[in-house]
Amino acid sequence: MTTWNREQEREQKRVDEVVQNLSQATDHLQSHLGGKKADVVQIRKDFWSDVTVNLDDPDDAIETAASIKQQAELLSEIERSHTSAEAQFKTYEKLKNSPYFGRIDFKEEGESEPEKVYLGIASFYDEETLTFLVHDWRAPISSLYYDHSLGEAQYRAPGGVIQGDLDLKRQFIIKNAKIEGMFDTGEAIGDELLQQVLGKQANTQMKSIVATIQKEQNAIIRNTSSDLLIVQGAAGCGKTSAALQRVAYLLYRDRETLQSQHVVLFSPNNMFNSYVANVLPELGEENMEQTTFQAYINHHLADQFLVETPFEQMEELLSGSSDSVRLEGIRFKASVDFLKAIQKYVDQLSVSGLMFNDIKFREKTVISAKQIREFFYTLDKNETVPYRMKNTAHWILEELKKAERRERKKPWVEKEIQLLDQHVYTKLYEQLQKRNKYRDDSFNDLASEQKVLSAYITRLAFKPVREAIENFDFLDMKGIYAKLFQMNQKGMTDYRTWNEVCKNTLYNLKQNFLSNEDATPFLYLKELVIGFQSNAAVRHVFIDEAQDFSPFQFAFIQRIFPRANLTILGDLNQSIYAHSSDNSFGMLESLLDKKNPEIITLTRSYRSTKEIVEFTKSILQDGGEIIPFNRSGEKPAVVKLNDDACLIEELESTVQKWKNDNHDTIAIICRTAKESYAVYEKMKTRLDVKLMANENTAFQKGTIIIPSYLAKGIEFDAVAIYNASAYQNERERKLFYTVCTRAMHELSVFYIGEPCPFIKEASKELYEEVK
Ligand SMILES: Nc1ncnc2c1ncn2[C@@H]1O[C@H](COP(=O)(O)OP(=O)(O)OP(=O)(O)O)[C@@H](O)[C@H]1O
Repeated sequence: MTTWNREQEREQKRVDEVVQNLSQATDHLQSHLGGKKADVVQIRKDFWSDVTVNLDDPDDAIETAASIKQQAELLSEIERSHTSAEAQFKTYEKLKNSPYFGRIDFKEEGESEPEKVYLGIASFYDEETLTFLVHDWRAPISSLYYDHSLGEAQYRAPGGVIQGDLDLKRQFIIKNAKIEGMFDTGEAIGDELLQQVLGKQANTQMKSIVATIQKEQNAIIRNTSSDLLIVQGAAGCGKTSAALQRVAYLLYRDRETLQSQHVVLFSPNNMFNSYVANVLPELGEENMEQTTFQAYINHHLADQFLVETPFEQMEELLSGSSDSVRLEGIRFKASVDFLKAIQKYVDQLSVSGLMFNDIKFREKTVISAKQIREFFYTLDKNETVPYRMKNTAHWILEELKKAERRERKKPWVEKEIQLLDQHVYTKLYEQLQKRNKYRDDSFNDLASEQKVLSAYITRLAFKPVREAIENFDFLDMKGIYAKLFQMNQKGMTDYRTWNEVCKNTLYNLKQNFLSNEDATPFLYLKELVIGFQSNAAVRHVFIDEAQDFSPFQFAFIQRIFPRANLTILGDLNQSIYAHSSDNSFGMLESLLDKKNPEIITLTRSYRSTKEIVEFTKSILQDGGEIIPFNRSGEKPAVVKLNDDACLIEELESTVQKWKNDNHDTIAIICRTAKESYAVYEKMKTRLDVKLMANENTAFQKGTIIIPSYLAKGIEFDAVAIYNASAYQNERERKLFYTVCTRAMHELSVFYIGEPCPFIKEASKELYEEVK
């Protein structure tokens, strides 16, 4: 037996011991959990028998309230402890299968023996020996594993920096409590394990990368010094992965104060949300709040407008039915210039120009727009617009109360009383009786009865009006926004184009259609006028695929979450929307006024084989910075076909071959949803294919047909680009790059006639030409 084999045996023995300890711990937890559950059930059952309810006099009532409070606290304490024991049980169950993935031997300065530290997804403490059998990968000492090669090393502990020597670094692949692979490495994280991990098949759920986090990724994950962390990184360099492990790290580090609901992730679409939803639970953490910017917009505007989604906008732009005016409009409406123009406009509105709607009840004006305007502008101009607007709403509500009282005597109220449902009548009576208004069994006092009923009827009838006022519907927001398009704007130097943009915008508003480019500025303006509905509880906001956010949207998010640190991750080479921030993320530092902003650039790409990365980076005009991870595969194929029928034929045989090669996730990426539908119709009789043309479809295994813009952020074992000839416009270079970079192991690009110019520019050595 070699020394290495003996070492492996020793390590397996340790795994066995740890797993045995874990089994004891889970047995213990299970009985404890059973007991806790029984306690909860019992307390719930006995809740009222264990409290003495006595409301005879005020002292007794206070005592009763205290007794209920005590009982409720006891119950919630037991429930809390049950939930945390349950979470620990689940984590230990995971550790039983694979207790750890790494080991480091670290000799602290001044110590004679190195400490052996085993790293897993969570820590496991042995009460008997009072030692950690497994250290959490997020513990301070664990950073040594990610950051250092053998030799001198140090890590930052709560009490200061600890110096020492790293004597050993070992990686394990453990499955079902058996060591399947074990490597010693001098590198920060050796390539061997990474090779194995990256060579595997893609999944419909993203995986955690804790065993193989790279040093530069670790710097993102553990960054706690900046309130604004910007990560620019090539396709496949692990931005999303780093973001998710960072959430897990923060939840661990600040576990006393930070809960998953204090962390929000903005992602590009719902499909992506479901793709990443498993990473944190896999690491034993609860998922953060996941959302999309569009969901926020819809929540606030979809009642009032038909709101265009970014995908609908994209589809229109790609189909070529939009003109250059729209493109100009999109760019301008997403720009800092327009943001500033809106801020300035609100300053002017503070003095004059706000527009209001008449408040009507039963088609008659109760409070006119003029009255509201006059009231608003009599308020102290030193106060902010939102503050005055809230005062105005308050005043309107008071005026409304008067109008409501006047209304009670009107004939329509009497009519409504006659029609009052018996059931409502009885309910009303019971309520009144409860309030001790009547002592007898009926509304025996006719006048009072009439009073109560008419008050009830008018209150009910005024309810929608009151709600509309609470919603600030008395503001003519459409009119206020429209006025912006009746003025000249700096930043739009071409007046003819600007006039066209104005004309189109006003037309859309009239139709109650809010185009995608108008939605954010419209809402921003509205919130500047009525006050932002901010959420101060959220402490960390992550924005993935941030290149698709406009400066406007960043400014917006900053306002909604005023206390949150921002982690912004994106790749400017994947800016696919017309409004995208394609220049640089640098402007964010001045736009978002945050402490210690930091920009980290990632250049090493892990997703795709070396051959695919070399090819895809040649699509870019400036892709030189991207470094592929050293994993080899076939060169991408660029396949020329005579017509669509041949293309479908060839596509079928390519996909079939990939299936035979056991690729589980195969994507046929089309340029648009329209094209995706057409290809699906042609392919569905030939192959088992699924159409994913809508962001609400869950990501599925097998062969899928998907439009370009929905494929962003996700990855597939093999990718076929359907008809690359269609990507002709220079604007679509980045879109083409984005779709090609979705491939992990295989990439085939099909075209009819002429390939797109970006392929023509690539060196022929980088791909296999098939004619
Ligand atoms: N350190 C790592 N260890 C193992 N796998 C990694 C590592 N970093 C990245 N990967 C893998 O590389 C692939 C790409 O990662 P990810 O999706 O996070 O990249 P990205 O930068 O967000 O990509 P894109 O911008 O193209 O959407 C994933 O399969 C991920 O698991």
